[in-house]
Amino acid sequence: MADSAQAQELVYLVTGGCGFLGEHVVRMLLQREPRLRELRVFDLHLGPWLEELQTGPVQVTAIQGDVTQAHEVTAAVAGAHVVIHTAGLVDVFGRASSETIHEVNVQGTQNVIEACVQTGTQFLVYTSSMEVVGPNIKGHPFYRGNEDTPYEAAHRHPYPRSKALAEQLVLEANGRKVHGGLPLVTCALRPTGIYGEGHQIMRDIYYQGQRLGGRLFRAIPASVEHGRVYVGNVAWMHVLVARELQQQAALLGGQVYFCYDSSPYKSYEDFNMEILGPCGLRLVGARPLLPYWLLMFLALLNALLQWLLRPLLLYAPLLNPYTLAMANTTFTVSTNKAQRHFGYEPLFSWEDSRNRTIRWVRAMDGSAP
Ligand SMILES: NC(=O)C1=CN([C@@H]2O[C@H](COP(=O)(O)OP(=O)(O)OC[C@H]3O[C@@H](n4cnc5c(N)ncnc54)[C@H](O)[C@@H]3O)[C@@H](O)[C@H]2O)C=CC1
Ligand SMILES: CC(C)CCC[C@@H](C)[C@H]1CC[C@H]2[C@@H]3[C@H](O)CC4=CC(=O)CC[C@]4(C)[C@H]3CC[C@]12C
Repeated sequence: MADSAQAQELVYLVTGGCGFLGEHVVRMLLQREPRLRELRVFDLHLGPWLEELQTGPVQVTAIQGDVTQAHEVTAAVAGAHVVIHTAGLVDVFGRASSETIHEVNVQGTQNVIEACVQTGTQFLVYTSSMEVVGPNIKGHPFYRGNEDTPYEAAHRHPYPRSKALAEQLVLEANGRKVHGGLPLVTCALRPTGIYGEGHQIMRDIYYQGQRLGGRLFRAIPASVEHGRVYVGNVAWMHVLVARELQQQAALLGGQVYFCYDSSPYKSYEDFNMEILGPCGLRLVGARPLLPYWLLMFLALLNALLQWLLRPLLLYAPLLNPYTLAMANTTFTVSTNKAQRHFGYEPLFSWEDSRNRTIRWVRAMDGSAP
């Protein structure tokens, strides 16, 4: 909590600060970073909620900008002590082209790194993803692995490819001299599937269940584990690692950390039901109602329709060959690296995380589009 004895001297910049995760990082910094003097929130689309943050002791500066525009990034970074780079194009549904995904996620990250080097900003935290590791194109399971677990990371989809390239850039930049001669200190956090207040996919699935009369139909075997982590804990990990990067540069610099908490290991659908069940939805079927080959056929059909309809409209359903492979391949982490390196403990228990998310879902009841 804010300690009034500590001087407020630091300037932080959060890119993508108006996104799902970014907003939680911004709010967490304001609550839990006592040395903060100014918080810059950089995003392509600024949220109206930023207005209500202007009344506190920390100066909150909203910057509308694009990470693909190097000059905009450099102007935003100049004078910041720490950059938390969460901005990214999260698209596994074929909404954006692979070129655009690459430009935002890879070129955007390169721009952030160069801006740090040019302006003398020494600390950079990058929001990477579990997808940098897997699931890979061969569908190998990653069962409760950690940062050192051997795994063949091979990607074809533009999103994981872009995240992997960007993470590599960030880690390779660790130790580069920034303006003024000091070394750049970088690290990358790899969340698994994030859930919590503001999660768009959870919202979509909830509305879909409401439209289907309060039912969802099981598509994935219950035995396939999918890693999930609460957004508040992911945000807390960002705040903590950014602080400790300044204290323990030699240990943390150039490292990667999976984001974890006490959220249970379950299949993607069973996990969602932990939240959506108490909100009135029911998951029908102890086993998938459709055989896998039929689901894959439907996923391929969706991909074909997307391609055919592209000149007329954007058809981007949740089910496509990539998302099916994601949901149908075990990928879970079990690690304590963040605890060992920078004393991370989840701020929110599973019960708390679940209740907060349930409260958020219940609050949108009746507002289905
Ligand atoms: N949602 C998830 O389950 C996971 C997300 N991540 C990573 O976390 C980060 C945040 O993801 P979410 O909050 O879920 O996504 P989001 O889409 O809610 O937030 C991304 C933010 O970046 C901004 N942005 C996009 N393009 C930009 C550009 N060219 N210039 C400036 N800002 C731009 C968007 O306006 C948005 O506010 C991303 O880097 C993503 O790859 C990693 C693992 C899991
Ligand atoms: C209809 C299908 C049977 C079920 C579809 C579920 C999918 C939409 C989601 C299953 C796994 C999700 C991804 C996973 O949690 C990892 C991710 C990490 C990121 O960095 C970004 C988001 C995501 C790709 C996430 C997206 C939705 C799923 C594919």
